[in-house]
Amino acid sequence: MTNNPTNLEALAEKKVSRRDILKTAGIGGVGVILGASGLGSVLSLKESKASGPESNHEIVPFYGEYQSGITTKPQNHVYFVSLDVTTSKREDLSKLFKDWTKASALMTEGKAVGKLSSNEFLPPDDTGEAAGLSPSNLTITFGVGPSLFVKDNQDRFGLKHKQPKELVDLPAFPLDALEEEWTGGDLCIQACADDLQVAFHAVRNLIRIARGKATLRWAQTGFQRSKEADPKKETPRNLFGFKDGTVNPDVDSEKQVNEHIWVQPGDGPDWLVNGSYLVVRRIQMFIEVWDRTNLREQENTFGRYRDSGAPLGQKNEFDKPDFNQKKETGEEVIPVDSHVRLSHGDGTQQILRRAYSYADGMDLKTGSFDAGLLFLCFQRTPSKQFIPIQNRLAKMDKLNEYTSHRGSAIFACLPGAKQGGFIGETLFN
Ligand SMILES: C=CC1=C(C)c2cc3[nH]c(cc4nc(cc5[nH]c(cc1n2)c(C)c5CCC(=O)O)C(CCC(=O)O)=C4C)c(C)c3C=C
Ligand SMILES: [Fe+2]
Repeated sequence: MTNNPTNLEALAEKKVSRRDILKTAGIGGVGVILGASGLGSVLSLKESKASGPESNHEIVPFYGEYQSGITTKPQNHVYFVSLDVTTSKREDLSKLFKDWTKASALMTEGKAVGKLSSNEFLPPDDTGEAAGLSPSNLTITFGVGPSLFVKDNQDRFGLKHKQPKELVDLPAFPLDALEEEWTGGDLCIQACADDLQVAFHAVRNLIRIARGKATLRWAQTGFQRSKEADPKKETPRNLFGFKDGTVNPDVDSEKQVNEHIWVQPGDGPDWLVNGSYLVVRRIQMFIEVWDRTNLREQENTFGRYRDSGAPLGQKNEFDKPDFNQKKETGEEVIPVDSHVRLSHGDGTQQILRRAYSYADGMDLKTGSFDAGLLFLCFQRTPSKQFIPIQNRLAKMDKLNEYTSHRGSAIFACLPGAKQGGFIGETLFN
């Protein structure tokens, strides 16, 4: 097989592992091949789809029409940060995004952000803890929050006229127990990887690059069972022991991603076309209370069986729920206050859920675990997707007895960048 354009595009369309590249080119040294064959630029043309990583060592292309980390198949770990911008200069902001873009492209290829050890009289460019580690499917996704546009009635960067109508603080929902320390932010970075050290390294270096321009506001790590621990690659289970992530838009369907995930021309300002809105909720789960709850009650809470993940009344995980099915007593088989019935609604509002569990030691106020779900979801129009769904859930979801929403934020995730361009180009230029 030679490196003709068709083969290269086929590779770019698939996920490309280092081993694939080496096999295809028949020579050693990824850097050499990327440079010599032009594969790097082919990779940059298309964002990888969800079709799954075969190994944990692959490269997810950073450049593309869309940012990676949205329709990318979820990796084992997330390191999520929200930032406050401290500079008041717009040029600083666009410079920051240019520097972030270059650094991110390098790190997603498993490379350092600069020379590892060059001048003994200066701190090294790269912090070093990812040296020798594989790219681990690292994705880095950037978003901008409503407060970047207007804060305390100030048009901070002359961007007010570019603020999308959809990019406003979420309404207060019944039962919200939000804490300032987990809420809001001018910018966000979602780094996902199959290795936590790789994800942390990425965020750490980006924060370092932001020195003098932006600072950390809040940070949250998250995990799923690792792919190595689950050879059957089943739907991951959340900390309540239920399969979580069964029903989601099909990210391999162009129709579905355009309908539910990517911002389309005419939806709002042009700069966000091919971007997506991210809603983040830090939801504490009272796992000790749950563990004292009987199985029937647990299953009625979700409206699904714990073991199989099937909707109540059905056999298999991916069977369609029958919301009209009744018991002999006349009661609904899938209870009216169950999580799946309420979140499903009439089925027209769909969001791409990409949630991770978190376990942050203990809640000092109660002595219980501070554990739960870092709920991350992407969508085209929050006012027609997350907000109505969450309104229904907040009113009467049985799950509310076992959870508490402690943090919240909304961001517009920028469109992807071409090689030579930068993330945020459409907004800042
Ligand atoms: C507003 C959106 C949602 C929040 C907040 C939310 C919190 C939350 N969910 C679970 C566990 C499960 N959720 C499941 C399904 C499901 N959840 C939402 C939305 C929110 N969940 C949607 C849109 C759906 C799919 C509905 C459908 O059409 O069927 C499930 C069932 C399995 C699955 O499909 O993934 C579980 C389990 C927790 C634990 C939680 C907060 C801590
Ligand atoms: Fe849910």
